[in-house]
This record gives sequence, C-alpha cells and structure tokens, in this order.
Amino acid sequence: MKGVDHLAHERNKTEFDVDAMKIVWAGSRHAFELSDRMARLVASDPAFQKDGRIRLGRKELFKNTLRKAAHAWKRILELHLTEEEAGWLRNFVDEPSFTDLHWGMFVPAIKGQGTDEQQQKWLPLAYKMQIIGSYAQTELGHGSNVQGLETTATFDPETDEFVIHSPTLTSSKWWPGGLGKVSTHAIVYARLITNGQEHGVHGFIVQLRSLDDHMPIPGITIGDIGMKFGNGAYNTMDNGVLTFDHIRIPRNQMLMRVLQVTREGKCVKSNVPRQLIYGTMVFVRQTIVADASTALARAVCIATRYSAVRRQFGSQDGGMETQVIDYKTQQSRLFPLLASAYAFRFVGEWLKWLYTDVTQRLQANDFSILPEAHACTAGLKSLTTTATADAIEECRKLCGGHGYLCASGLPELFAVYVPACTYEGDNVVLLLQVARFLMKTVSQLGSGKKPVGTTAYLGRVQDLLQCCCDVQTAEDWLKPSVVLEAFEARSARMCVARAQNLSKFENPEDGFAELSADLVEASVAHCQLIVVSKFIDKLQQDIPGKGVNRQLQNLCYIYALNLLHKYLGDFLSTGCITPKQASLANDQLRSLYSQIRPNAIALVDAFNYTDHYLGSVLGRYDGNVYPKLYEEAWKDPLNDSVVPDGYHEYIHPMLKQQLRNARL
Ligand SMILES: CCCCCCCCCC/C=C\CCCCCCCC(=O)SCCNC(=O)CCNC(=O)[C@H](O)C(C)(C)COP(=O)(O)OP(=O)(O)OC[C@H]1O[C@@H](n2cnc3c(N)ncnc32)[C@H](O)[C@@H]1OP(=O)(O)O
Ligand SMILES: Cc1cc2nc3c(=O)[nH]c(=O)nc-3n(C[C@H](O)[C@H](O)[C@H](O)COP(=O)(O)OP(=O)(O)OC[C@H]3O[C@@H](n4cnc5c(N)ncnc54)[C@H](O)[C@@H]3O)c2cc1C
Repeated sequence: MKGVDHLAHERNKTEFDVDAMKIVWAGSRHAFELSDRMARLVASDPAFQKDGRIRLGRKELFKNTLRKAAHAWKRILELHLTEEEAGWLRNFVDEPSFTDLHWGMFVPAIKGQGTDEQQQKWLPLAYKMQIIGSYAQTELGHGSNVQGLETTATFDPETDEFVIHSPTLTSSKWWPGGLGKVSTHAIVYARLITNGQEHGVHGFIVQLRSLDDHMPIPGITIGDIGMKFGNGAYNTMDNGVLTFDHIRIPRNQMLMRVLQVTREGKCVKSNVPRQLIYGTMVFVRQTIVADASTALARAVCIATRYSAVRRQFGSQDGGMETQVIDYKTQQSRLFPLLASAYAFRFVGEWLKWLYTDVTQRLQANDFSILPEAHACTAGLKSLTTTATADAIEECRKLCGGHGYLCASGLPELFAVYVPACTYEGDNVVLLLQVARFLMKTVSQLGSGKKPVGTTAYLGRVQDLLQCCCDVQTAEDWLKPSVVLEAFEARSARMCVARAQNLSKFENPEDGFAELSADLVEASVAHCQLIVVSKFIDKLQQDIPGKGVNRQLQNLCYIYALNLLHKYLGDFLSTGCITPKQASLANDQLRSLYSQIRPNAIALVDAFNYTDHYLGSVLGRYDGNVYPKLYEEAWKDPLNDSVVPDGYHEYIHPMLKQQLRNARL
C-alpha cells in the first residue's frame, strides 16, 4: 500500500510537465521506457537489495558482489535481454564489480584495437562470459605516463610467441579492476620488442587463470591490492596486482589494428594513427561524462528532497518553521548543482554523438577529428568528474548532520565516485592535454588554418579580443548570444594570453612546464564554454511538454551565471565584463533561483530514480524521513544488545576504579 506523500504540497506547485521532462532527461522515449523497466526489475528483486552492505566485512562484501553479478547474468539470459537492457540492469544493480571492466574496457579494447580475426575469435567468448577480462595498463611505478610502462613483450621468432615479463617491482600491474580475484584474461599493455628494437606500448590478450580451476597460469603472480577509501563503496571491486615471469603467448594475441608484427618479427604499420592504441580510454572517458550527470543527479535528488522536508528556525506564532530549501543561501548552493546535473546530461549526450561520429570517420580512414575527440573527452571527463565529486560533498553538507550518516546514501556515493577524478586519467593531467591542443590551435591561427568544431570560436579571435559585453539590465543576461559571447571571449582571451606567455620561452616544453598551472585554467574555461554552448544548443531543439523548455532555460542560465560568479576573476581580469555587469548577473541569478524554487522537487523527480537506486533515507520519494531514519538506527549491529560487548572487560572495571578512587 502506498503511504502518505510528505512532499505532495511541493509536487502540487510544479509548473511543468514532469513526464515530458523525464523523457528529456532520459534522452528519448525509448531510453526512458527501457531504463524505467530495468530500474523496476532490479528494485523488485530481493536478490539485489542493498541494505546493510556498508556493514559487511571485505570478504562477505566481495562474495555478495559476486552473487549479485551472477544473479544479474542469470536474469539477463533468462529474460533474453538486449545488450542495451543488460547495461541498464547492471547499472541499477549499483555495485562496482568486475563486470564493469569486462564490458566497459576489455570488450571495447578488443573491438577498437583488435583485427577482424581477433574480434571474431575473442568477442563471442567475451559476450557469453566464457572468459572474463580486465584492462591491465597501469603499473606500480607509472599510470599517467603510459609511455613509461615497463612490462615487456618480446617477440621470439623461434616459437612465434611473445614473452610477457615484469622486469622490476615497479612494473607490476597495479589497480586494474576485476583483476585481483576474478578475471581469466586481461588486455595487458607492454613495451613491444622485436629483433632487439623497441616499438612503444601495445596491448596484448593474456590468459591469467585456468578456465578449469581458476588457478593462476604458472609464472603469473596475482592478487588484490587491498582496501580502498570508504566503507563498502569501491571495495566491492577486486583491483589487482599482477606480475609475469616470462609468460608466453601466441603472436596473434597482440592487438594488431595499429601495428602488425609479422612471422619474422617485422613491424608493419597500418594506416591508422598510433594514438588509436589509446582509443579505449577515449571511449571510457566519454561514458564517464555520461555517468557524471547520473551520480550528480543522485546527490542533488537526495539534497533537494531533504531540503524540502527539513525545517529550521523562522516559526512565528507557533506556526511551521522554515523549510531549509527556502533559505537563499541553501538555494545558491543547491540550485547550481541541480543545473549542473542537467548541463552534464546534455553535454554527455553531445559527447556520445561526437564519439559515434569519430568512430564512423575512423572506419572510413578519416582521422582528422581524432585530436578534437581526445581533447573533448579528456577535458569534459576532467571537468564533470571534479565538479560531481565536489557536488556530492556539498550535498552532504546541505543535508546537515544527517548527511553524514551512511543512511543518507551520500558517504557511500562520494566514496564510490571520487576515484573518477583519478582513474581513466588524472584530471590535471587530462587538462594539460587540452591545453596542448588549445595552444596548438592558437599557434596555427597565423598560418591561416581555420579551427573547427569546439574551437571554431578561436577563428574569431580578433573580434573576441575586442568585443564589449552588451548587458545593461539583469534581463540582458537571459540572451543566449550574450552569455555565449562572454564565455567565448573569456576563453579566447585566456588562451591567447597563455600562448603569448609561452612564446617568451626559448624552449616551448620549458614554457609549458613553467606555465602549466595557468594553462590548466585556460583548459577549464574552454571546457566550461563547451558545456554552456551545448546546453544553449539543447534549448534550440523542439522540446515538447508544457513548461519544459522554460525550466531548461532557467537551469541553463543558472549554470552559466553561477560559473560567471564563481570565476569572476577570469571574466573581470580579461575585461570580458564590467563589475556592474557582474552585479547584474548576480541579480539575475537570484531571480532565477526564485523561479526554480517551486519546481525543484519536480525537477529531481524527473530523474526517475527509484528509492532502491537512490539508497537514501533522506532522499525517499515520499519524504517520510524521520520515522525511517529512526527505524534505520536500530538496525545497527551495536544496537543488537542493550549493553554492549566489552562492557564487562572495559567499561565496568573503569567505573569501579573511579568509584574506588572516589572513596579514597
Ligand atoms: C552508492 C554506490 C554507487 C555505486 C555506483 C556503481 C556504478 C559503477 C561505478 C563505476 C563506474 C565506472 C567504472 C569505471 C571503472 C574504472 C576504470 C578505470 C580504468 C583505468 O583507469 S585504465 C587506465 C587509464 N589510464 C590513463 O588514463 C592514463 C592517462 N595517460 C594518458 O592518457 C596518456 O598517456 C597521456 C597523458 C595522454 C600522455 O600523453 P603524451 O603526450 O605523453 O603521450 P604520447 O606521446 O603517447 O601522445 C602524444 C600525442 O598523442 C595524443 N594523444 C594522447 N592521448 C590520446 C588519446 N587518448 N587519443 C588520441 N590522441 C591522444 C596527444 O595529444 C599527442 O598529440 P600531438 O602529438 O600533440 O598531436
Ligand atoms: C579506483 C581506481 C580504479 C582503477 N582502475 C584501473 C584499471 O582498471 N586499469 C588500469 O590500468 N588502471 C586503473 N586505475 C589506475 C588509474 O588509471 C591511474 O591511477 C590514473 O591514470 C592516475 O595515474 P597515477 O596513479 O600514475 O597518478 P600520478 O600520475 O602518479 O599522479 C600523482 C600526482 O601527480 C600529478 N602529475 C602526474 N603527471 C603530471 C604532469 N605531467 N604534470 C603535472 N602533474 C602531474 C597528478 O596530477 C597527481 O596530482 C585505477 C585507479 C583507481 C583509483
């Protein structure tokens, strides 16, 4: 039976069609229906319940994850789910596991870097989970610097095999998810050596464990790297350590789409660029951007619903106290995060389109937009994961003391999410890649090369260096062209200033190292411009549903104007806007917060998260927070007994001791 809806009064204030917004959020009616069906399937299956997992010890936790992964696979087969449905189902199971790496990196690496024959051999095995794969790139000594990896793959022409070897302690593979205890195979990145010559780092398919008894192949040492940040959280994953002692694999297990090694050990380059070896990382970074909006929306949904339930101060004549969501300070912290969730959703959609476009072009041997795809995926991965990790922590604070309880769902979400700032490329290292791309683009402007895609605005650099922001009233900040120009001018001016500073150095690499902190700021400005411009593009689409476009406009301007406020130093110091215009932007922001306020609950309802997926007492759909929080407390193992274990050993003697001392 459905209980009372404590948030009904909030839902009654809604000024737009929530069902239509659910479809906008999901991306299409098809995506909405499919994800909704999978979310309900998982939520209604007791085998997938999540209660109490934070209280499990590592071994129990890990075994529990194995059980869920096996059950998910069973359901996928029984229900004949499509690949898309299966992906949603795994997502709603909501527990990091070896399957993330198998489907998210092992399979894509074979698809992206394997030859047709390799794909025909390995993909069917992987699709049926007759083998389980991980992605073993990072080592104890090197992660960011991929060219610094030490594992070797030496071709032996006598046996037509590669010998995979870990020559040093620091060459031990370290971190790969699913490797520690589960994977039977891995894509191992190693330095290719043929005829005594080095040919850079390449991927190799290596069997790690027996398919009969799961024992490591002789010569392989393998295990888990140990507990990670937070209770439960990412400890469901067996991140692993792996060393090779002269392991032999057939020559045809090197992924050879980029470079082929012949029977004689000769290296033959194909027509695809060497950077395609990094293609799996581009793919995964793109999915991480899409995931950022999902994680951010979870935190924002919890904080928004709870902010509407929670009341503090302001009671007059014994009436109700103020809902904390009505405090302007709460709104100015919460609503930009709500706006960011939508902004990241749309930029994630666009990035998926870009990735699909690049993939099609690559197949037609057009590699021209690979550098831009790399810069966009790297930069947006960095921007969205940093913002999301910070936002989850801000949402915890927005929930006051109760946000710190595991029952809020926020500590676990933070612990699971925060490594996204590191894995798949440290966020600063990735911004430096964007900076290289931007500086290269600026340096080519003089030679007449016209920038395209996300850097097209740099082609108008002369105008952008001179333009004056056309804002006289707060309402002027609601013009897309005004907002876009301010962001373009800020980014262009920062890029040009950095490029001028770089040109003062004799050696560009020295300059790049010296100015790297400034360069990273220019990358952030460029990436924020991409997010703002893709949100504005979204508003130009024909979006059905009463009031939906209006809400999205409000969110778009909140996203942009809040950034303007936060990075005011950039906008003012580059002369893009005046202090007076900045003050008008703030006036407009406050007005937008008031307009969003009555719609806030409906805007988080549009995420369509089940209570199972949210996993938060504070974020419950029905807002029935206090009784459930009270109930939850009694489930803690400490409350199994009234008098705790240890009383007789430690508390009682202490009390008696004090009594004796008092008598003395
Ligand atoms: C409450 C409970 C909730 C539960 C939720 C559960 C939900 C599940 C959550 C889990 C979600 C997802 C699971 C994810 C699992 C984690 C997976 C993590 C996997 C990994 O981390 S794999 C390892 C990734 N490693 C890295 O990313 C390393 C980073 N380093 C690099 O990328 C590069 O080496 C480099 C930094 C780019 C180095 O560059 P450098 O210039 O030194 O290198 P090169 O000389 O090799 O390159 C020069 C040239 O190439 C261009 N280039 C570089 N990279 C690329 C690329 N990827 N694509 C295209 N081009 C590239 C570069 O720009 C240069 O070009 P230029 O010569 O200047 O034109
Ligand atoms: C939870 C988790 C899961 C992972 N899963 C996998 C996996 O499945 N497979 C896999 O292969 N790897 C995996 N990794 C490894 C991950 O990809 C690396 O940790 C990541 O790429 C960062 O590299 P690093 O650890 O070498 O960091 P480092 O490069 O050592 O970073 C340390 C510090 O140095 C700074 N720094 C480094 N280089 C530069 C530079 N050039 N300029 C300025 N500053 C710099 C960084 O910004 C950072 O502050 C995982 C990591 C984690 C945390």
